Amino acid sequence: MARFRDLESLFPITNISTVVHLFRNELENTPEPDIALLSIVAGVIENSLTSRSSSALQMCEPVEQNSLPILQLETVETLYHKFHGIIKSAVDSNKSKSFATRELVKKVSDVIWNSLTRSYYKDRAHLQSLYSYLTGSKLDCFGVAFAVVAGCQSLGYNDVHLALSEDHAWVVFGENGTETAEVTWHGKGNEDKRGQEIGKGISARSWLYVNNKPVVCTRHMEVAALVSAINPSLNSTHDAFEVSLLQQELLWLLYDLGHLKKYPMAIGNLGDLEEISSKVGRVPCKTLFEEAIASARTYYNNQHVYPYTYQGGYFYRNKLYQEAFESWANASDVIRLYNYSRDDEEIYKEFLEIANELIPHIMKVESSGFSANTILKKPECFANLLRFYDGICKWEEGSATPVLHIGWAKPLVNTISKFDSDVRAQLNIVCDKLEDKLLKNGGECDTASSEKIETDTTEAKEIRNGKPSTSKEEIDTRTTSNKRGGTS
Ligand SMILES: CC1(C)CN=C(N2CCN(c3ncnc4sc(CCF)cc34)CC2)S1
Repeated sequence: MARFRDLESLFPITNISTVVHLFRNELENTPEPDIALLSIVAGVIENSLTSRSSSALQMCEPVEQNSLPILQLETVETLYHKFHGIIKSAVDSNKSKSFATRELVKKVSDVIWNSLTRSYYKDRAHLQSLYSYLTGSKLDCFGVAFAVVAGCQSLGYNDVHLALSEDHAWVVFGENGTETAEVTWHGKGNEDKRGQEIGKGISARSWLYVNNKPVVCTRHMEVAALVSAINPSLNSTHDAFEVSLLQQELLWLLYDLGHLKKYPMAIGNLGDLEEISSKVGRVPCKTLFEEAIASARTYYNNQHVYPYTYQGGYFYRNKLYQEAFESWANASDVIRLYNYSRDDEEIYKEFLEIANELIPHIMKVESSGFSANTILKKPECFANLLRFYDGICKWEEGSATPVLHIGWAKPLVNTISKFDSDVRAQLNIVCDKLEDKLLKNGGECDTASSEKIETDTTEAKEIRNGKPSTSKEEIDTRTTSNKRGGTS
């Protein structure tokens, strides 16, 4: 294949900068990047550096002086032709239509699906790339969706693209790119919905489908997705340094080419890598977390939670607890708009960890008496704590599945009691029922409840704890800057 002839000059690959060069060449000098090729290259390198198995090492003989084991062109070529062969043989070759059909997409999904190992631990690391599929017949949930898109590209259907929520992946296709189809499974013990359209039922209101605001990838953003999915972990405590360095370099390449603009999670991933080991001359990780939030607010109507939990995690790790409370309250302002469903376990675990592990840890540290500028005396922090919990309560309201249980209450009571009573007394809680109701029901509101809410709101009952406070500290839990998920 001609493609490989012009790649010959780059091989054998022995260092990270040559891999970056190969990716740059695919991203800038081809009609469209070949995502199967790039997934195989990234997969071979990742697996040779993170697995102890000799087979992966046979793929590339390690040499002392280089940071990467040698990667031969024929290794990549063999795997590439194997993938092409699997797809081609299973789908009748004559590509009659210029756009994919649901049947075609389902057929490619079936080919991948039916060629996977019968049963394996689906959440294992390093199951996301075509290398894993071609050498181990194993893929994780994301990997199946990615392989379907790569399969369609290899058949010449350039309208099939990857659509990503914060915890699921599917495809869009057709003349206007507006057809959608499930192509992989989600979660444990759920019947897969492959072939079906996305989120028509109540699942449409679940966080899993981000209120129909998924990241719809271009070919270049699919490269960003495969790079984001690179997993440097060697084991539960260590990362393979060269793999995370390669991932960081490739994410900066994609960032500079503008392919992360509409991909908040990829910007967040880059922020995490920069926090660990920052590159000279690059924006600080704090800025990247802010850019991820700005991207979600600009392109996805602020319906994504993770940009705020990326930022909150950063503040927490760096002991910036007041800022962390603000980020987590902003994350909660997003989740309040959804109905909790059984498919939302991942984000449930995220909020549970913040409420029952991270915040209690902050309380312990702050009430140990050694913090000079303790947040326990800051009404803003107390207000953001309440906004955080209020969002979770709102999330539960109107959902078929409950969110909160007694396990949440103990840490909450414990946390609230740590704030000084005079701090708590300074809070001015303004009820904002109508907006919530409208936002949650996509703008509709049945007349009865809107009348009811109308009266409540017009009376604008201001609940002041105890005496009306006139202190300058009096703050409104809905300060204009962070109404509905703004950042401070
Ligand atoms: C703040 C956090 C807990 C840190 N890492 C997080 N993630 C790690 C990276 N993640 C991702 N990063 C890039 N792209 C994607 S697409 C997708 C849904 C399955 F296809 C997940 C995901 C998921 C979220 S969120």
